[in-house]
Amino acid sequence: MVMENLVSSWCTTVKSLPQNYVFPEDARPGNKIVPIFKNCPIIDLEKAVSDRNNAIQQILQACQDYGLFQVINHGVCEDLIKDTIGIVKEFFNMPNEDKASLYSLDPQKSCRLYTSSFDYARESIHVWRDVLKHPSHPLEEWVDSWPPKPSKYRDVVGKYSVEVRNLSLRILGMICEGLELKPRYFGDELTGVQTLLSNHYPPCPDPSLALGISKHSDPYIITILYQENIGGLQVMKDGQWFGVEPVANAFVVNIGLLLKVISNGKLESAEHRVVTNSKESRYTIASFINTRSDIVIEPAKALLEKNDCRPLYRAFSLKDFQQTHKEHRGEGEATLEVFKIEG
Ligand SMILES: O=C(O)CCC(=O)C(=O)O
Ligand SMILES: [Fe+2]
Repeated sequence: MVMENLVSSWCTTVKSLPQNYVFPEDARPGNKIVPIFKNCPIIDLEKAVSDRNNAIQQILQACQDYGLFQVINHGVCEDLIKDTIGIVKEFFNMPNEDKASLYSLDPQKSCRLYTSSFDYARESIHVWRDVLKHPSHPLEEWVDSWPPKPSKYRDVVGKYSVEVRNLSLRILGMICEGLELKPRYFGDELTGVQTLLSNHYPPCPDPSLALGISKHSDPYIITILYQENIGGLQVMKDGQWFGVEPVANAFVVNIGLLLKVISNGKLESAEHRVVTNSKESRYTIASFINTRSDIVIEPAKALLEKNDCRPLYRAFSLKDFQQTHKEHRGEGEATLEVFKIEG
């Protein structure tokens, strides 16, 4: 049965890393010690209530310097986060027969359980993770396609998706103000699609040779990631990898490639990857905010006018972007290069 491809189905039966999980030398983590990302901005959103301008400046600076930051006191209920990560763990740990109906190799299937990256059949090296992915907005439209088990999945994950959506829109509202765009610039066209992606990285026999996810930038607007208390996420800065330390009850916020384009390159999109560990399973929940599929993406005109600058990227459709991104195997900068205007 193909479901046996799931890393969690067979990883406890192997002592060494299978050859098709071994990354080439220039892409594997190796035994190098990766320093902690000590400068990772941690933004207290409670303080944004009394001093909004200061918080906006912090967010904007973090987006310009790194394309990644963490938020604390963000208003998403702690118990809800705990319940959600708990239910995600429960899901991945259910017997295979309870998950079989969701398993699919078809990237077009809206709610699916799969392993490695989106196209297992065509990739030469697999990454060490299992994934559950489904749309999560508008909730009523999608909730019936979500896993029926564990029995509380739809209820808990539904509440979580709504709260995380509100948080994303709040952060985007602050970015919007910081960029001096019109209020609610990030309206339904730019934020109408939301996807929830839960990752399970089982203990790996050789973390120096494998990756949980290879180097990429998220090809969306913004990502809100919960990584609980086990590290593994690394971010690239000035050609070096840094570990993004888990902070209790924090979310990691990533600027996506599309927001980099809309901001005409003012905001960075962080390149990141995930390394594995040999001791314990790591579970994370990523919420991606994406544009509607029918729109044209381009540097915000108001931003160009205000700053009297020329656009760095030409306008493109989401479909074109996704195709190009696939052709460049998820390499963010290479993808954006295609849409750059020579100048
Ligand atoms: O699991 C993580 O720490 C990061 C996940 C991620 O980068 C992604 O799903 O795009
Ligand atoms: Fe990512």
